[in-house]
Amino acid sequence: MIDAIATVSLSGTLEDKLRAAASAGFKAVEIFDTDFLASDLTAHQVRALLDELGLACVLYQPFRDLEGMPAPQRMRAFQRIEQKFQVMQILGCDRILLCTNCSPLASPDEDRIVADLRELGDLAARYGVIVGYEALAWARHIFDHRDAWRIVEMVDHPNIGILLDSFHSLSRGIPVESLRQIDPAKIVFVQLADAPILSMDLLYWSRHFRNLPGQGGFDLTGYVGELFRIGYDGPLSLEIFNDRFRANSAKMVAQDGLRSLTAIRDAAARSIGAPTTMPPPAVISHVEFVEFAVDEGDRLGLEAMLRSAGFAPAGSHRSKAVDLWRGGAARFVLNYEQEGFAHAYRTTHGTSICAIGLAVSDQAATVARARALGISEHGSDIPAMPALRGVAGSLVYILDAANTGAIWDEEFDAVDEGGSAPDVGIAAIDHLAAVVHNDEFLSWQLYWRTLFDVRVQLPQDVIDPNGLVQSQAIQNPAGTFRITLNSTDARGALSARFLSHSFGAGFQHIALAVGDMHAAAEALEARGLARLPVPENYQDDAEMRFALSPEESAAARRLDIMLDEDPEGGRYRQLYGRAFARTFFFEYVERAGYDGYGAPNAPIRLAAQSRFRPVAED
Ligand SMILES: O=C(O)c1ccc(O)c(O)c1
Ligand SMILES: [Mg+2]
Repeated sequence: MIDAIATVSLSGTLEDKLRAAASAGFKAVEIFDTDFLASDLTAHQVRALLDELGLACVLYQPFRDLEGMPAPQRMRAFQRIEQKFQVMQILGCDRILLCTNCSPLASPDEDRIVADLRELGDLAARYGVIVGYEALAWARHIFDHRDAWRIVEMVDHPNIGILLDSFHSLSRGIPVESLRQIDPAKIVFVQLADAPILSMDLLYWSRHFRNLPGQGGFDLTGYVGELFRIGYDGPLSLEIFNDRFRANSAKMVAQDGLRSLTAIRDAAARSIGAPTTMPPPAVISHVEFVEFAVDEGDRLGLEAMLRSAGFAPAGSHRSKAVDLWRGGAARFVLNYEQEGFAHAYRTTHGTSICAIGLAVSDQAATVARARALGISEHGSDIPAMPALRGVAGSLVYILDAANTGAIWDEEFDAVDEGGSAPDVGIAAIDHLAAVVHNDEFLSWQLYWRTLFDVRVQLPQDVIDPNGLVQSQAIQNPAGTFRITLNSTDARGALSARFLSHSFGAGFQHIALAVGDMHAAAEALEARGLARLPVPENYQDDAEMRFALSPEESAAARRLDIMLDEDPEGGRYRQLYGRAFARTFFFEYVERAGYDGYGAPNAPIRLAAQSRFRPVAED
């Protein structure tokens, strides 16, 4: 069982790439031809570095445009590949990738292709090399792994096998069951890449948008499951051409790479009922609480905002400067401590959300899976509530869903200050929206998608008046846990302003579920919540679009309620509060058979929020 990563997946020089792979824990790499050609290290020096780092070079790649070429080009290709074999001998590498021919000069004559590959096999045998023939999705004639396999069978040479790459197979929608036709002993190597589902030229899609298994939309579990089913137990290697990865920290991508391979091996084994080595993806019940690190100077302002938002004090910690506030079923923990984690977080980010508490169905298994995925733990003062590192240094506390009440009873003295303000009817925390750095957008997706049993919705492009924001929703199958991850390149967009204002990524917005939006909005009005105003233009349109009665439309206008509807008639009503100290804000949502997040309304909301942007920032 070898996990490998191609140097093309990582940023930096060849040496940077190899060091990053080794430091993440990889034992094997594919060396990309251009990375070697661009390096000023000799083959002997690269070999010495590989040995020093404990890395094996398990594939040299790619070699292009060899088979079916006219005479002069054919001869040059054979001479050139022989020189590669000599380099590979020094590198200690015995496998090379040959891409199916993309040249306009390539002949479609399969007899010639087969003859060339046989001759190549003889040459490779002299150097002890095995050639893996990889069907590129955009190749001239052989662009389907089924055709590459047919050719390899015809070639029937011990030094010529097939090389599979999930991108080329899945981007063309080739059924994974076709892998069953392949003799696993003839699979030289397997490269894995996921990708977002895009309608795009195959070459451009492949060279710029590939990502790690668990970051895109392909069924990698099905693909690797089929390989395991036919008995393939050779290397799984990440070959990720991605514009962001080229600019990112090589160390982060390599670490995420290892995590993604661990998770995909686990998922694939599970999918075919084979034994696994770690607990299954953790089942989340709900968000039990959100913790705010609060600066003492913000106390009065925050408390006033929380009261207007439907919350009231409900508990006082027995030994710490920590308060519990409740709004219906939603719990907020306000941490004023002058030491410890929340204090450190506040020192960097100011008053902000520093942690969330997740209720899961199997706490011990969740922590064990996190460990297996290399997710670091953070010491927790409360043994019943272990903590994992989350987005940008925030924490994710893991609670036992069957026993969450015990924490509140043991740690807090109850306070009953419900008061006489009308109840907003908050039924749950519906979702949390995090803003993350562009560089880390895929990394945080991987974190949530590998540790937990969650699904993703199609990524959304959200229009902020000052730029485009990419948003990815992640939710559990029951819809009782939902987060969105948001990132942008646009410096003036709200999420970018959040990043610079609060010195880093974090949760920016909490959506609270209510059963009846009109009743909730009336209660919030009575409590004096500062709402985000919704333009009349929007309401004029909504009245027609959703066939609102005059009463409904009047209420939506008066109470700043927005609406969305899905094709099945599911309805979403939403209302936004103004931000606290430009850092976080609340949303109230009513879902009636609706599974989305009101994406069509996001530009209206972002435009309204940008009208409150301080003049100094313009
Ligand atoms: O984009 C390419 O040319 C290319 C090269 C080598 C590969 O293994 C591959 O999958 C694509
Ligand atoms: Mg490939």
